[in-house]
Amino acid sequence: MVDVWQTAMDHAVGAARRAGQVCCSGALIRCVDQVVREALQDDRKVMTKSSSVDLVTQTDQKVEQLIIQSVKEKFPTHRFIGEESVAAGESCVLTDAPTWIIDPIDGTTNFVHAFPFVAVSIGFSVNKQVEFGVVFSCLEDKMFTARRGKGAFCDGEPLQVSDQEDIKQSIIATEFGSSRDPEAVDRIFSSLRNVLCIPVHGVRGAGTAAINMCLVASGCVEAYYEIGIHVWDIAAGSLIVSEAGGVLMDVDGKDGGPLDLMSRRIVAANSRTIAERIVREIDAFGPPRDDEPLRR
Ligand SMILES: O=P(O)(O)OC[C@@]1(O)O[C@H](CO)[C@@H](O)[C@@H]1O
Ligand SMILES: [Mg+2]
Ligand SMILES: [Mg+2]
Repeated sequence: MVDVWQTAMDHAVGAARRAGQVCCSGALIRCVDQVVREALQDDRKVMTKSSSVDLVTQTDQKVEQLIIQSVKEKFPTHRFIGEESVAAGESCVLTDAPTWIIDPIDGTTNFVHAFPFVAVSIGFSVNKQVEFGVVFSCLEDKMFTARRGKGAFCDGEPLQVSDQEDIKQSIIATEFGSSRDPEAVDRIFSSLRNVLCIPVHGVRGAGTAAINMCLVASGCVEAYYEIGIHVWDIAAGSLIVSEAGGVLMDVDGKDGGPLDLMSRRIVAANSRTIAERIVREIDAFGPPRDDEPLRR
């Protein structure tokens, strides 16, 4: 059978690597060279989006344009949902058309502070189903890939989630999000307290949803959950987790319900048992959906 999307996936891998080189040369410069750091002051101008802690840089915008232009040249009829294009007013609706879902830098706050976990995330969906996902963790120089039905890989090596079924023997990844509204922070902390006090071995967060999900797929943590993420944070990572043998769900009711890429809520875990336990422990609030027209 003809593998229709393989050319698109090969293009995504190349684009992610090139994009990663653009962000990571910047990030490494920030780590190592104070003089260059000052010289690049303008280029590193940090702007804000939905809140004073939702950061964006010119590199985010430049990298997104770089990826979109290169895809357009090769696949002129395909559509895009890109984080920075949506921030600039483009619509964020997932249709049945072939759609590239792009987070040019997942972990911009890390990038700005030279905290060394930054990823380029490219998901590709057709009929609202993710066909492939590419996450390039550029400072680690690790290329995570998955094709639907064909497994998940890191630099070509197959990935498999952890086989730990006991949440008390587990590490759970999560994040604090970018809202500093005290009520929202209380809800996040109350969920975190419940998870921590199960008790689990530990709670971690890389500062990027895409890398957190690759950590689940690699078996380094048993689960990742977060409320407040966006479709571009999770499109690629969600396929990498499921193709590594993991499960994905929303946070509704007792069993979470099926993952909805636009709902801004996710539990990604090595097993249904651990995922459902997390769903029972967390406060399932619902931020405005990504495809809600009036969310900005
Ligand atoms: O804006 P960015 O950097 O693309 O992404 C936002 C993000 O890094 O923030 C969350 C932390 O709350 C992560 O889970 C998510 O991936
Ligand atoms: Mg992101
Ligand atoms: Mg981003």
